[in-house]
Amino acid sequence: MTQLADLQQVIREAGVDALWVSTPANVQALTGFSSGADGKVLVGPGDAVTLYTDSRYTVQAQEESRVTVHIARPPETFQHAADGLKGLRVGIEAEHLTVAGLEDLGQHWDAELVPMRGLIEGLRAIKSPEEVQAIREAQAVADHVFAEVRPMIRAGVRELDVALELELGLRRAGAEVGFDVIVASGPRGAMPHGVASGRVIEDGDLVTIDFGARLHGYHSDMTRTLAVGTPSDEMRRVYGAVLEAEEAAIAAVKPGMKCADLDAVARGILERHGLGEAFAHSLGHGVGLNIHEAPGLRKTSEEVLAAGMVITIEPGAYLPGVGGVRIEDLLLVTEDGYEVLSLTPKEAI
Ligand SMILES: CSCC[C@H](N)C(=O)N1CCC[C@H]1C(=O)N[C@@H](C)C(=O)O
Repeated sequence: MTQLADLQQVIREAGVDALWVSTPANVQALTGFSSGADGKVLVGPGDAVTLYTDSRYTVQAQEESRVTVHIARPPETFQHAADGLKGLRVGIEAEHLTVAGLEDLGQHWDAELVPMRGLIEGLRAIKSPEEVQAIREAQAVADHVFAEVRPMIRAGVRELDVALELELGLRRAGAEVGFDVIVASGPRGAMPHGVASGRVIEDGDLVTIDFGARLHGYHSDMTRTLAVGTPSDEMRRVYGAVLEAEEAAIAAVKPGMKCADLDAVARGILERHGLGEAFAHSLGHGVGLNIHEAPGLRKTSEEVLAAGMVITIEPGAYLPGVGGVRIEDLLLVTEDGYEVLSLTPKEAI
């Protein structure tokens, strides 16, 4: 949960008098209100914090919100907020507010609208103990479901049916499906986001499975690549290289480590194996209310790891027309290094 006091300090440092929050995960982080459908927050001026939502969510907002709730629909929402904003500088979330949303605010507010990026996202990157617990529980559900479904992953079974069983398992355990389940077998493994298709798994395939639970609003994320029968020597070599990259990157996780440097650890190993071009995405990302959030573990990142961050380490190698491998773990960055939260074993290939 993002501390409002921290945000108020960040707002002051950013040189604005108030902040209009419209990104659903940021609204939830600040207030506890979990409906992504209609929730906006005005933080400031001063200590005032108001959640705006409409009358479909009156009861839910009363139950969930830690801040004052005002039930209204636009344009009344904007008119209500306008009263305290005359002549002030109000930050808006440049990465989320639409052009139409900006026009609406401009019409109703006699205030200077200041586009800002990543203010709340930066605070959200460090998880509270309660948030870590929610993610830990989400990952434990995913580990359990994976173990239940593992025996059915064999030749003759459709990718879709594997995905369906994973989804059912998550639902039965009281979790939601965190994102579209990726089951990419054989040549489809060359697609990093190869969501499950009707393809029937064949003997000799590698099968990449990437899925996560969402529990109490928080996500888990894990990928395993499994062998069905005996894969080709080439794909076994690729698997070994990706595993080496993953293990080296995990071992390098500690507070103070630059995210770009961590990406370079894995990328360097894959380059030495001739797979630099085949590593078609970033090394990992933060996980929380969103499946992808700060920090970004990529070449161009300027972020630095800190204790309390929950991140993925997920190098991969993708060979079009041949197949692919990805191995992903979910980690908590701790004061003295890391803790791996995803406990599903990696099978020998
Ligand atoms: C659609 S959610 C996918 C979750 C998955 N574990 C994941 O984050 N993946 C799969 C392969 C690449 C990676 C990803 O999407 N990374 C993003 C952050 C990137 O831009 O590299």
